Amino acid sequence: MSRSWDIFCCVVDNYGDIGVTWRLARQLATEHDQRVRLWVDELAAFVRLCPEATVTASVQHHAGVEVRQWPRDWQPVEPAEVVIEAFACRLPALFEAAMASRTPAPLWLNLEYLSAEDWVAGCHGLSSPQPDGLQKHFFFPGFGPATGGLLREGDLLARRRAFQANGQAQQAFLARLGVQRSPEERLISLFAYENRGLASWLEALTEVTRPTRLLIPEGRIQADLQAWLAGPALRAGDSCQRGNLRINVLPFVRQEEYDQLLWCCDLNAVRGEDSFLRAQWAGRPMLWHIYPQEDGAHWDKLQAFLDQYCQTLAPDAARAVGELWRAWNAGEDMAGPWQRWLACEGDLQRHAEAWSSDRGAETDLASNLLRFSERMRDA
Ligand SMILES: Cc1cn([C@H]2C[C@H](O)[C@@H](COP(=O)(O)OP(=O)(O)O[C@H]3O[C@@H](C)[C@H](O)[C@@H](O)[C@H]3O)O2)c(=O)[nH]c1=O
Repeated sequence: MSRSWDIFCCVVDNYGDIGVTWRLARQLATEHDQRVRLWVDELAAFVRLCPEATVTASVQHHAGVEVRQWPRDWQPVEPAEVVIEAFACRLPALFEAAMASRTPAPLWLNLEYLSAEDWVAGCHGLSSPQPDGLQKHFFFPGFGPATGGLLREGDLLARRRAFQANGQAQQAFLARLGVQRSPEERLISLFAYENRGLASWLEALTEVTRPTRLLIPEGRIQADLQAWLAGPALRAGDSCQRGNLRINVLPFVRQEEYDQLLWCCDLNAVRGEDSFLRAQWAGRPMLWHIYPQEDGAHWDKLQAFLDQYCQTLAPDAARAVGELWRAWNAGEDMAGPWQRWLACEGDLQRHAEAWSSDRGAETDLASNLLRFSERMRDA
C-alpha cells in the first residue's frame, strides 16, 4: 500500500547522512511505490551524490523522490503518514506541532546509526512518549533479525554479481574514469579520512611482487597522499607510479557509480557508515576506517563488527583482519599487518562473498521499515 513519508536529513559533515537517507528514500519510492519527500538542509552534499540535482531548487524530483530544501525559516506543510528523523536530527518545531494535531498522528521514527554492538537488538523498536502526546520510535539498523536490518535494494546482489562476471563492462566503466587496468594488477580503492598510517601502507605497496593499482577518489586522504609523494598535487584524472604501485586519482562519482567502483576492486578501503556497508555488498575484502568519535566510542563499534565478521574465519585470517583494521584506525605502521593480511587473501576473498550472501538473505531495512509501519498502524 502506498503511504506518504517525510524523511529529514541534517548534513552534519561528510556524506554519510545524506548517503543513507538518499538511498532509503530512493528505495522506498522506486521499489515499494511509496510517496517520499526528502528534506535536506545542505543540498551541496546531495549534489555530489546526485549530480543532476541543483543546490538552488527548493523542490526538485529525482528517482521518484521529491527532494526539498529544508529551510531555516520553516513554512507550514501537512506532515506525511510516516515521519523519519535521521540520526536524531531535530525536526522543525512548527512541523512537530503540525504532527501533533494531525489525525491520525504520523508514525514518528528516529533512524539511528548502524552498529554491530549487542545492545542494538535490545533498543530496536523502543518508543519514547513525547511532551506533545506523540510517540517517537527508535529504529536501529543492524546485523541479524532482532534489528532493523541493512539497507539493500532487492536486486543489488544480482546486479553486482552480473557486473563482476562481465570483464568488458568493468573495463568500460574503469576506462570512463581514465583507468586502464592490466589483468595482473591487484586493484584497491581508497576512501578514508586523514590517516598517518597511509605512508607506511603505500611504502609497503611499492614492494609487493604483484603490482597494485590504487584508485583514490578526490577527498580528505589526499593531503597524506601528497605528503608521501612529495611532488606536485595530483588531481582527478592524474596518475603516478612508485615501484610496483600505480596510483590513479579519480573524480568523486555519483553514488551508483561508487558501487560499481567497489565491485571492480580486489580490496576496498572505505569509511563512515554507508561506504562501509556498500563494501560488504560488493563481496570483496575491505578495510574500514570508522568515523572517529571524541570519546573513543568508535573502538567498541569497530570491535563489535570484527567479532561478528570474523566469527567464521580461520584464526590466522581473523587475526590478520583485526590487526590490519586496528593499525589503520590508529594511524600506525601498516607494513607488518599488510604482509600478514596478504598471506590470508584467498580466505578473505571467499569469506567476503559468503558474508555478503548471508547478510543478503536477511530482511533489508526498507522492508523492515514498511513492516514496522504497517504493524504500528494496525495496532
Ligand atoms: C568516494 C565516493 C563516495 N560516495 C558516497 C558513498 C556514500 O554514500 C558517501 C560516503 O558516506 P560514508 O561512507 O558514510 O562516509 P562519510 O565519512 O562521508 O560519512 C560519515 O559522516 C559522519 C558525520 C557520520 O556520522 C558517519 O557515520 C559517516 O556516515 O559518499 C559517492 O557517491 N561517490 C564517491 O566517489
